[in-house]
Amino acid sequence: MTASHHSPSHPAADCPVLCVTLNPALDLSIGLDSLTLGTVNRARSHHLEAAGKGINVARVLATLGHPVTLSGFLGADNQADFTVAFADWGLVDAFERVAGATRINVKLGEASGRVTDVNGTGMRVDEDALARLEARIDDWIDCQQAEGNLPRCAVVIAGSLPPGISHAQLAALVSRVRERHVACWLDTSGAALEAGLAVPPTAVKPNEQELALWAGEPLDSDAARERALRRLIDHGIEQALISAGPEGVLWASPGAAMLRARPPRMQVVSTVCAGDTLLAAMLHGVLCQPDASPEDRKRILRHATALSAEAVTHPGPGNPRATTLKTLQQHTSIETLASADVETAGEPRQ
Ligand SMILES: O=P(O)(O)OC[C@H]1O[C@](O)(CO)[C@@H](O)[C@@H]1O
Repeated sequence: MTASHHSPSHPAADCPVLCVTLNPALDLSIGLDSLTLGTVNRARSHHLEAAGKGINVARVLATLGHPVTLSGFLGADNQADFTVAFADWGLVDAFERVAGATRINVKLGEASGRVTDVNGTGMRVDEDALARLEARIDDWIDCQQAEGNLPRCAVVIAGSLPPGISHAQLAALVSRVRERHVACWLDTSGAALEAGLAVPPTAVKPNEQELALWAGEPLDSDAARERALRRLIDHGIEQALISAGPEGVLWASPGAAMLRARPPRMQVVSTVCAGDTLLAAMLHGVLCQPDASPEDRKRILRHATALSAEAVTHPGPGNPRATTLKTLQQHTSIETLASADVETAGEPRQ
């Protein structure tokens, strides 16, 4: 194998990303021995951090070396909790400010690794704020075009919709990006995902439950999952991912073999940011290696799956600089589904 097989065609520094979080949150992570409903529970630890799907994705991408801009809607009343973190994480803040305080999402994590999420609704966003956000997205794309960064850049739209933003308006944001021939990676759920999928976006990463609604059948077997992925590809999606927790990740793209990655068994501390980490690392791989060979594709998926496994060992998104990442990659197996060709890096075949 030549060295060029390993080196990405574009350094991450040349692949800027705009991460749009329409409904960000402060994540209040509370550690408990175990949670008992209807009684007074005593916390072992607590931690408050700027979060929301697009922000978590942005943190991982920035650590991987991408220039990252954030946008979406941020409450003016508690913005300092976010702006201090953005500066620390090296993220450019292009959030639209709206009246009120950004929601707090509570994550109750038990010693067993089980997490109970209580997510807030979010601030109401009006038409004017949406129009200002659209202008910010247009400006970012204009700037990438002027700097010659197309098509090596992408827009991520991730998370739930705040009150006041409809599914149709989300779909219009996806179209707006696609009309400019910029990649749009969409990560949302329920009716918003269905509306966004109709456009279609460039890439999606639903879990099995989220995609089941669109697929119209439960995705509880490999055959059903593969059918759903093929339908996404036929529908015009270029990167279709299904994340199935410890069962691993499935990845399909037009004209490429469908792959499945299985992470090693992990001691889980918090699964909260595993999906955001997976999306970020996959986007990193695809942006930096647009002409990936079959072997490159396996490496991209292995890295993203291992990083998302790393993410479950602590609260917050995965750390691309973690010293454990190399071993996690060695213990992540990659299977080519079409030809049932199973291969595990670093471990002899049985
Ligand atoms: O926008 P949603 O769907 O409520 O999800 C927000 C939650 O998802 C996460 O980004 C994890 O994926 C949390 O940080 C956040 O609390």
